[in-house]
Amino acid sequence: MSASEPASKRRRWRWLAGAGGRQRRQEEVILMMLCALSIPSILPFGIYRLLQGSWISAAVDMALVIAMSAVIVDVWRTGRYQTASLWVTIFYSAGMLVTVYLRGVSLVYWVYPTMIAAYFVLRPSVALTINSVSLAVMVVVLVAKLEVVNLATIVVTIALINLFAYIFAYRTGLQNKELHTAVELDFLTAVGNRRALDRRLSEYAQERRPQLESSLLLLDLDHFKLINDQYGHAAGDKALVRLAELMRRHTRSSDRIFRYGGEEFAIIATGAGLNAAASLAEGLRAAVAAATLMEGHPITISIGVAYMDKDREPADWLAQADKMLYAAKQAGRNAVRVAESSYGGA
Ligand SMILES: Nc1nc2c(ncn2[C@@H]2O[C@H](COP(=O)(O)OP(=O)(O)OP(=O)(O)O)[C@@H](O)[C@H]2O)c(=O)[nH]1
Repeated sequence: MSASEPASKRRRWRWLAGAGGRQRRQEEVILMMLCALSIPSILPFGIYRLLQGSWISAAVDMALVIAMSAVIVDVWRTGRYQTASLWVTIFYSAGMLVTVYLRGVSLVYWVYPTMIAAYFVLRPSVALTINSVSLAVMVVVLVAKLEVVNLATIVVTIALINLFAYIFAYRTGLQNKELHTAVELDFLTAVGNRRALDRRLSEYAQERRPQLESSLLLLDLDHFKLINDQYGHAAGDKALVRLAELMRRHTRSSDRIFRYGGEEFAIIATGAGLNAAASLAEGLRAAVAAATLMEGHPITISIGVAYMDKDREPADWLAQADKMLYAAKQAGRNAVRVAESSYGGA
């Protein structure tokens, strides 16, 4: 749920949030919903089998109900859904095969929803693998009980259901990926946008790998308004695109570039302490000053640099880098300022 949603709507869904108000992932909610829906679907049959005295079938049904309840509680509390998704699918498939083995072909209808459900909670290739193994086991279970033509009908329909579900899940996954990339891309310069920067910063804040220190650079074009006023907005756009290209050339592939605002960019210098980030910033400043981002008009940039200290919040890193950027502007522009110590500019 985004921060821009109305407060009343956020309040209504607050009960669904994870520990500490954490927003739940879609996969978590789908897994819990699947388990929750399966309980009322299986429980009446379990009770019926109990009343009939079919103890083994009743035990299988009840074991599924208890396992699904346990998964809901665990995922609700911990938010860990990946291993749970795999176990739910394996457990369900095993339960379905035992049921078909015990009660015969009339129970084969359970195979279809069970196999489809796997594609909701697992990667398509994993779901297809588990379902293929289940189908092979089921053929072994049924081969002596059915005429070949009936068995073939079951196998072909199950195979088709899997094929269609696989194609659908794979295509949806690709579309999601494309959407995700588009949503986080700045359409003018093709670097990450502000949303991508926010996500990367909060991911970094949560990573616990102290050997991977990083720094944040905030860059702003100097007197850009003059360029727009004098040469027009289209020429200003071209200068922004050229600046983004220059930044790509002067950074490592592990560094991340973002457009933070109109004529302001951010770079996450991965693996760079403050000294390395200061050198990078100075190199960039000098490269921009020497480059021709616009014919007939020299363009310069100012840069503020901050260390991404894990004891502080992403908002602090941004505020510190912004403060340094302001200091660089105050120092006359075409300059670099680094948090805690002044760094030479022009
Ligand atoms: N061409 C173009 N201009 C933009 C874009 N986004 C913001 N701007 C312009 O960038 C200019 C920013 O102006 P200011 O904030 O006054 O900053 P400045 O003129 O660069 O001055 P200093 O930052 O103080 O050096 C404004 O004229 C905006 O219209 C964009 O996508 N394309």
